[in-house]
Amino acid sequence: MANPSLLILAGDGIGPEVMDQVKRIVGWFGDKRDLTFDVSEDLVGGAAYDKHGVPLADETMAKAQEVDAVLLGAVGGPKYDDLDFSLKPERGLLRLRKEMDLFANLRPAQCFDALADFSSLKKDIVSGLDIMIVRELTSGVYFGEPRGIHIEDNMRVGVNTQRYTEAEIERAARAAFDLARKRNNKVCSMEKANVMESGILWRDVVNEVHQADYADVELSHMYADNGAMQLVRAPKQFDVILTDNLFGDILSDCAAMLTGSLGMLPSASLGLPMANGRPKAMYEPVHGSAPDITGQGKANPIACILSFAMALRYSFDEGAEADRLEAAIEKVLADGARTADLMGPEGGTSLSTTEMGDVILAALDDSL
Ligand SMILES: NC(=O)C1=CN([C@@H]2O[C@H](COP(=O)(O)OP(=O)(O)OC[C@H]3O[C@@H](n4cnc5c(N)ncnc54)[C@H](O)[C@@H]3O)[C@@H](O)[C@H]2O)C=CC1
Ligand SMILES: CC(C)CC(=O)C(=O)O
Ligand SMILES: [Mg+2]
Repeated sequence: MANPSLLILAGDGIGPEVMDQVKRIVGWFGDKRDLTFDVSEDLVGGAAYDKHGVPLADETMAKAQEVDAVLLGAVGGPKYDDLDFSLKPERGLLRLRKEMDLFANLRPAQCFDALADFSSLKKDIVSGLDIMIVRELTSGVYFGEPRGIHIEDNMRVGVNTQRYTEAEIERAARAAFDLARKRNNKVCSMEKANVMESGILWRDVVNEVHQADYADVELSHMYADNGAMQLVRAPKQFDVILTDNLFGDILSDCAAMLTGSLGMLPSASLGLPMANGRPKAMYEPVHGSAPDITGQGKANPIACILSFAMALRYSFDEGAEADRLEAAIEKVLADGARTADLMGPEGGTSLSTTEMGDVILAALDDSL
């Protein structure tokens, strides 16, 4: 049988720095676990713009549609701030999500024991935290029409449209309920039904799907602003949080700080099953290209490495190998390995991006 295929799109800023460590880990699974991937690489974001004049070339898009999974680093940076909107690096990423129809974005926020002291919240509020945000990823205000900046009465007006169809809400809701059944069986759906019609529809459809097919799952609803507050006040009340594209983007960055750093949060973006039964899939850290630390060897590669662990679990049915990789990360953190973002105010010696890769590979060796 052919090896499973991966397309690596490292992108911009710290994207290539953290992805270098993922490549070493992908290689380790080939060498030591007989789990060999056919890996190809291409450009996305500013890197693609620099070479092709667009943030994602059509040939790259076509490759992404063909592989078993895409691993993406990050896109964007100040160099591209003044580009026309359609050429901005972020448009390349949005095109991948839209054209691969990756509607379910899974963003787990887990607090590793070793980092509980490091969170900006009190230890007892975050220790043992394990929540999953399911963010709708292909619709909502990031994609809705009309959009743009135009002139009205001699004044510039910026327009974006929040738009959801029933079908879009339903499939995201099903993804959340299915995941909840494998976890603690609770879903909290977040919108703003108090002020947005799309929020009223969201709540209605989630209730309908629940009553029809998932009555065994505990369902609650929360306005997203209260949800943000509750995430910081008492995050362990949640199991699965289901929410739209914009609220999910914001709430997941917020959840990142519960785990200690944005450099810790992975994600999986999943679509419909392909002919081989695997879902269309892209795996990427939640963080961006971090221009403030690019080129300094300071980036934490763990979010990107944990995203590959999600690929092992969700695309390749290698749950035990995903567990092995996550356990290796847990072990190095317990042993005190820290990149700069994980250093407390008391300071200490931090590891570089590559050194963090080294200790994770050593822990993987120890796991054999
Ligand atoms: N998925 C993606 O590719 C995303 C891209 N972006 C883009 O990234 C660029 C920078 O955006 P920002 O708002 O600054 O968000 P960011 O996530 O790049 O950085 C926010 C802060 O977190 C820190 N940080 C992020 N990842 C880290 C890591 N792995 N290790 C250590 N520290 C880390 C950064 O140094 C910075 O202080 C923008 O062009 C933005 O559009 C932003 C979010 C997601
Ligand atoms: C297109 C991305 C830059 C938006 C974002 O912040 C994210 O998806 O996390
Ligand atoms: Mg974001």
